[in-house]
Amino acid sequence: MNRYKINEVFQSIQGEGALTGVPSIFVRIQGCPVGCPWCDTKHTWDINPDDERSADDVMAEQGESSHWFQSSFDELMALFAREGYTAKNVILTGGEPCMFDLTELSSQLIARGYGVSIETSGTFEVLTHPDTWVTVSPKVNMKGGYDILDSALARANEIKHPVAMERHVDELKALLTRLPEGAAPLIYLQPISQQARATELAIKHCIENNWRLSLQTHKFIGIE
Ligand SMILES: C[S@@+](CC[C@H](N)C(=O)[O-])C[C@H]1O[C@@H](n2cnc3c(N)ncnc32)[C@H](O)[C@@H]1O
Ligand SMILES: Nc1nc2[nH]cc(C(=O)O)c2c(=O)[nH]1
Ligand code: SF4
Ligand SMILES: [Mg+2]
Repeated sequence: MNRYKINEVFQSIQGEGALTGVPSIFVRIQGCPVGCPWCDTKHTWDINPDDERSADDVMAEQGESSHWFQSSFDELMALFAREGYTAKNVILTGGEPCMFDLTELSSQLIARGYGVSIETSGTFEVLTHPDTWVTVSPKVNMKGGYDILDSALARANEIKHPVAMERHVDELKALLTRLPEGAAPLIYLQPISQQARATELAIKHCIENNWRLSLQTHKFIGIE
């Protein structure tokens, strides 16, 4: 039986990308080795054994913390029930959720009637149920190398590229030339940390390239 290391579980509204507005239960997996300098979840990077807590302790915490708890699927379902969650979509994020094989977890969620989405950096192979909505937010200094990123991009339903500089747009264009024939993911630019200049840049390149704009809408309205 798989157990998952989880940083936080909460119910909110998907704030980003193609599924913006969809009520969702977020399951934030602990651990990410990628190290994006502007990452807004740096507290999920390390899996420190000293930071393990009970699920109840983690659920009682307010704000960001590097504490995590272990959970089986059944324990996670019991937690959803205890919390009274009503959303029918589950977003597996992190940290980097694809450090782990998510086939079993996603399949079990789908069997319970949930829609499942994954937020991933494309630095690990995406192992998940075929009906999962996969958002790849490519990280170009990837540790996995191009083979892994190419397979993640080929699986992506949407590519959501974080941008703050022209260079980031050039990197995306180079990546898109690598997509296999027939792959047609939705393409989004997401301004890094809501900076005004990054947003202007994203708008300009979305219009020029017929890409879509993804804003972190939850941050504008002050929800999780
Ligand atoms: C926190 S990451 C976790 C999932 C996975 N590690 C990834 O990078 O896709 C979730 C999403 O937030 C984006 N993100 C993280 N920090 C951001 C920031 N400061 N500004 C804009 N987007 C950010 C990532 O690019 C990704 O699309
Ligand atoms: N509301 C909301 N939407 C999100 N979409 C992706 C998120 C993430 O951190 O992966 C996120 C998040 O943290 N909150
Ligand atoms: S890959 Fe995702 S979680 Fe990891 S550092 Fe980058 S944005 Fe943060
Ligand atoms: Mg977030």
